[in-house]
Amino acid sequence: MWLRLPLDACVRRTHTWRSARTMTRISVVDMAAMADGREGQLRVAQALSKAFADTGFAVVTSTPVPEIALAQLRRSAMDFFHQPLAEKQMVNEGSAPGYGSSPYCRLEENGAQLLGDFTKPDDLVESLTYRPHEGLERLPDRPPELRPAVQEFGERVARFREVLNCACDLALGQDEGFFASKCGKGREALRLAFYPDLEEGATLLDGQMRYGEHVDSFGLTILNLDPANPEGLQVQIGEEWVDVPWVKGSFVLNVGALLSRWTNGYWKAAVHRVLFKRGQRLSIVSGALRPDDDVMLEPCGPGALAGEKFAPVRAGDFCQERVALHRPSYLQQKQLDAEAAQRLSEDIRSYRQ
Ligand SMILES: O=C(O)CCC(=O)C(=O)O
Ligand SMILES: [Fe+2]
Repeated sequence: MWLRLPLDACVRRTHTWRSARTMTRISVVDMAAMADGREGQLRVAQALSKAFADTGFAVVTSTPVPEIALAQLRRSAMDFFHQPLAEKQMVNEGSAPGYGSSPYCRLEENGAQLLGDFTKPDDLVESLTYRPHEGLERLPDRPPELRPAVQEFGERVARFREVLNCACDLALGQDEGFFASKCGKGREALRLAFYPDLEEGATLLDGQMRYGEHVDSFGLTILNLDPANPEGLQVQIGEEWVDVPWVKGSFVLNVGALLSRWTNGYWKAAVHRVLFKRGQRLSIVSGALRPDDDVMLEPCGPGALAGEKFAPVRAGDFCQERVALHRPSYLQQKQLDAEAAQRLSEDIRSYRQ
C-alpha cells in the first residue's frame, strides 16, 4: 500500500538560502508522519534514505525537540561563551588539554584535517562538549541555567534518536530494533559551537573558515542552526557549493563517515564547510546512530549487496582516531616523514563516500 504513495508527500524542495541558481537539491523532510503508524513511518524513512543517498543531507521538521528547549539551551550557551576566557577555561580543570579531552576548546579544532588536509589554518570556533556519561556536574556551573537546559535538551534529543533509529531501520530494511541494539550505550555527545564575530581591525587568516571543509565522523549529525544567524553552512554537491537552507524549527541531519562506511557507501558522507559571515553564530550539534565502541562495522542495508568495500573496523577505534584528527597537533604528534604524511592524508580522504 505505502509503495503507491508519492514519495513527495513528505518531501518538499525549498529554494536555497538567498543566492541560488536554481532550486536546492537538499530535501526538507517533515517527520510528523513518524507518529502515523507503519505507513507514515515508511514514507519518512524512504524520504530520508533518498536524501542521504543523494546529497548526504536532509533538513527535518516536526521533530520531538520543541523550540523552547532549543531557545533555553541557546540562551544559556551564549551566556557561557560571553564570559571572560579565564572563566570559561575553569571547566577544563582536571582534564587533559585538547579537543576530545577538555570540555571547552578555543581555536583548537581544524576541520580540514578530517579530509586529510593539514595545510589549512585552524577554525574560528570555540566549543563546549558534554558527554552524558560524565554527568551534568562535568558542565560549568555558570551560568546556572546551563545544566538544566542541557538536561532538558538531552531528554528531548534522546527521543529524537529513537525516532531516527526506527526510521533508519526501515530505510535500510533492517530488523526493527537493529540500530537501537547497536547504539544503546549513549555514546552521543552534545557540542555547543560558538563562532565569534571578528574583532575590530582583525582579519581572517588566508583560507580560514568557521569550520573548514570536512566530512563528519560518526553516525548521523543532528545540527540546529542559529535562527539569528543561520548562514554559512554549505555542502558540496558535485562541483558546486550549495547553501544549506534554514527552515524555522528544523534540524539539519547529515551522514558521517562511520555511517557511510556502515552502509557500504549507500549513504554519503558529504563534504561541507562553514564560511565566515559577520555576526556571532551558535550551533547546537548532537548525533544519532553512533554505535557502541565494541560494535564491528560490517556493511548493512541495500549497499551491502555490492560486496564489502571497506575492511571491518571496531567502532570505538574508528571514532577515537576521528576525534584525534580534529586536533591541530595531530600530524606533529604522529612524527611522520613527508611521504608517510602524504599516504596518511590520502588514506583519510578515502573515508569520504
Ligand atoms: O555549525 C555548523 O553550521 C556546522 C558545523 C559542522 O559542520 C560540524 O560541527 O561538524
Ligand atoms: Fe560537520
